[in-house]
Amino acid sequence: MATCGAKSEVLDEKDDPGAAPYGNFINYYTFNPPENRLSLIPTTLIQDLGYGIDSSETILMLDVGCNSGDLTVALYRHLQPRVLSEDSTTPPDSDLQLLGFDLDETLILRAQQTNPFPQNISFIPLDITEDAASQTQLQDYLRQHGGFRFHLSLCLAVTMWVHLNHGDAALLGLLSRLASVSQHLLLEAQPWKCYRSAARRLRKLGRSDFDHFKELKIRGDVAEQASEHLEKHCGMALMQCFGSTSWDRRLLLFRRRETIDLHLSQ
Ligand SMILES: C[S@@+](CC[C@H](N)C(=O)[O-])C[C@H]1O[C@@H](n2cnc3c(N)ncnc32)[C@H](O)[C@@H]1O
Repeated sequence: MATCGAKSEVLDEKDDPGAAPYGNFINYYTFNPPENRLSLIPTTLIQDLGYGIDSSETILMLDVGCNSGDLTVALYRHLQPRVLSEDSTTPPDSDLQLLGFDLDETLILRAQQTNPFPQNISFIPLDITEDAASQTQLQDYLRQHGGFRFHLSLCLAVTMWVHLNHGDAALLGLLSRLASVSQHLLLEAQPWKCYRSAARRLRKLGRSDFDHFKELKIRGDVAEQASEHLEKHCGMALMQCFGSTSWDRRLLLFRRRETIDLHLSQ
């Protein structure tokens, strides 16, 4: 598997985000501004993946655990073929449609209220671990937009929260679910040291450890194990690593292996 260099993570006290059991921090983007990830993602990503060449094609994107939508909207602007300035509310020319969801309804309300492109970006409350509900809602969105899968799904800084709160099976289930609805998947899995910090922050508040923390069998290099699951069990192939954020997190891009690849590897 391709890997990329990692800088060590040193967080000052002022960067301490406080405790939020699902990572549903209300001020997440004040300590992890969108630029941290945007600077690693090429603006031409959609075209590089071979989409948007035929202008009549609708490109569908999914943002899992979008928090208050700041990164979602910034990415939407970032990936437009034509540059959209930060304060632009003019609808873009291209037909890029994006669905962002989060389990925190207050964050989603904020995302909806500040959404500059309601024609193109939708925000809905949804818990990805609720299998039936999430299956139905994602399929409904795809159907409404005439798609079978999302062209590009983003799962950024969410895996640890599903893993800590629901255990190993839920983490693998999340990856399998995303692989099944995505042509391409951009994954940022938190490294193990973040798990320890998250548990420590909750303990400081007098809360008990996350239910599954001590029993997790997937530990250590979580990104590596997530990649292995996607590649061995979900028909995905790692295409590229866009580098590491200053928080020592790799941004990994996967693509669905086409039938022809599957035959060749057998
Ligand atoms: C650390 S924030 C990351 C936000 C955004 N993806 C980013 O990278 O900027 C994690 C988000 O995942 C959401 N989340 C955690 N578990 C979830 C679940 N089971 N279903 C949907 N969202 C979830 C949290 O509410 C939180 O807003």
